[in-house]
Amino acid sequence: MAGPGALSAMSAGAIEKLHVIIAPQHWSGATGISLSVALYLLLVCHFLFNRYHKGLEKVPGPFLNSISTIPRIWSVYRASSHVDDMRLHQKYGHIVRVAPRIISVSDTASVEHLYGITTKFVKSEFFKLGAFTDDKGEYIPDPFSTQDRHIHSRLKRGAANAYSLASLVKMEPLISPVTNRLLKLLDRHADSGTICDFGDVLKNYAMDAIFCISFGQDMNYLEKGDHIRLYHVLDIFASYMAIQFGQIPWCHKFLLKNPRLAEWIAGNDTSQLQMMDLAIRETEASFSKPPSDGPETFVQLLVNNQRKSPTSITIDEIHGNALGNISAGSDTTATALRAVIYLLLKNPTAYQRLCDEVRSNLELPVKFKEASKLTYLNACIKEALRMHPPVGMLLGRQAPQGGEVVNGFHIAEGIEIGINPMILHHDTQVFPDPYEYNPGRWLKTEQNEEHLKLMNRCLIAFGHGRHICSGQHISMVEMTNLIPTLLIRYDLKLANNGRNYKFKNWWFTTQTGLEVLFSRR
Ligand code: HEM
Repeated sequence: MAGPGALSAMSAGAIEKLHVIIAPQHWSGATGISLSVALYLLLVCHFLFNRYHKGLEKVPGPFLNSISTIPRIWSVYRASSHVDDMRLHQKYGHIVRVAPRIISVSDTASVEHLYGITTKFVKSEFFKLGAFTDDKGEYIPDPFSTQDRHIHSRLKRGAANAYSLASLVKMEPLISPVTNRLLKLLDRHADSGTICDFGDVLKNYAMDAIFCISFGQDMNYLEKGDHIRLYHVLDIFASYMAIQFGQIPWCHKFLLKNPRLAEWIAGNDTSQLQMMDLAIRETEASFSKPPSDGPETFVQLLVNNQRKSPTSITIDEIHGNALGNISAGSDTTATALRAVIYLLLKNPTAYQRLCDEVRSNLELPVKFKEASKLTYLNACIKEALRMHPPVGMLLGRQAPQGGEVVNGFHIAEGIEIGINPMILHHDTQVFPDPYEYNPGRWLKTEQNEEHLKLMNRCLIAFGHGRHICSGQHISMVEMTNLIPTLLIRYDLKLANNGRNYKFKNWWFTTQTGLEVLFSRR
């Protein structure tokens, strides 16, 4: 067998032969030139194919973006593609070709066209990465990842009552133990005068809360941190979804689709298995449990639906929905909560006005039913979702069979097109002075009724229409409950002389550096 010593034993002639085989300088000059020309021509053909693909050359945009995906990948990789895209929209107008096969739109009329209930556009391939598989590797359909309209409608119908506001208001007591644990933790910071990394705390709070709503029990992230390494998986997933899968989907089969590579990247991670195990156990327990007097969990409601109509939702789909809650509903809610708190603490007048409203109208423990009536609280939540939507890249759709005209341009079948909430939310026609934090813009007056309707239509932090976020009421109940709770119990101040927080935009606009000082009132 040839080992490392074998090379030294090779004859000088054999080495010379090997050298001839691998060394390019031994190619004849003519072969080298032909190869270079062929490569060059191939590249030119590729660029031309991209540029003129399906007649997209008429859609305005930078030349480089129309011939190659590289500028787009670079922009997304730097985690601030919304800034680049905003500049492109300012230069080219409401419709821009941001990559050879990706179109960004920013006009208000396209909201209904692309996302309305009767839209012909379907979700782009991008969402497929969010899919869960069972232990045999079979796809478990869930509303987030499926591109099939019939499956999507059935899944939405099968879980509609569990996601309804009425059910979630009943589930509110399920998150009380989590809120109490959070308050104990914040009391410790208040009593010791230490700075709290509130961004991290909110992430753990949102994780425990969504577990409690879904399963009636949580993993105690607030006290134990990321002990099942779920964040590790979700973080890999977020950047991969935005960069590799989102911009160069064909790479997927060589990357995370390869189970060995996926296993290597995720390390010895058991968080998915632990979550699946919990979902299976809770579903089974819900089948055997008699209905209790306490609030029903999300899984229990779905199990009841299955009992009443076995074809409405399968057991696997119950698991898919419950697991989807964890991945779609923890970081997004935490991001929204961070934005609400940060913007308030940066704007003392708004902070004081909200404190006055909640302190004179509510008492602990806060109930969603009362808190949701407070107009300034609602306005502060909407303004934070407008300025810092937790999803900050295109809500991608695929043009339907035969293509479709959008904003005066024919978009060929299969081309990805979408609106970025971050960009629409900064449209000066809809939101004058869009970079100003102004919760008051959401308050109703006699003069602004029509304009408010337009603003509400263009607030797409939760999406719009057919695929509007299933969990929006879960997040709204959590936010509407927690923010007044904090303001009633504490005075809050940004630490480090009000240092700004930072955020990365890899589809999810996750912030870091929200450091807060709490003092008891
Ligand atoms: C502030 C918090 C949240 C924000 C900003 C948010 C944002 C979004 C957005 C923008 C979409 C639409 C994607 C599209 O149209 O392409 C979406 C869809 C979805 N979200 Fe959320 N989300 C939040 C919380 C949650 C929670 C708590 C859950 C579940 C517990 C959840 C579950 C889902 C699901 C299942 C979908 C897919 C809906 C469909 O396609 O029909 N989200 N979310």
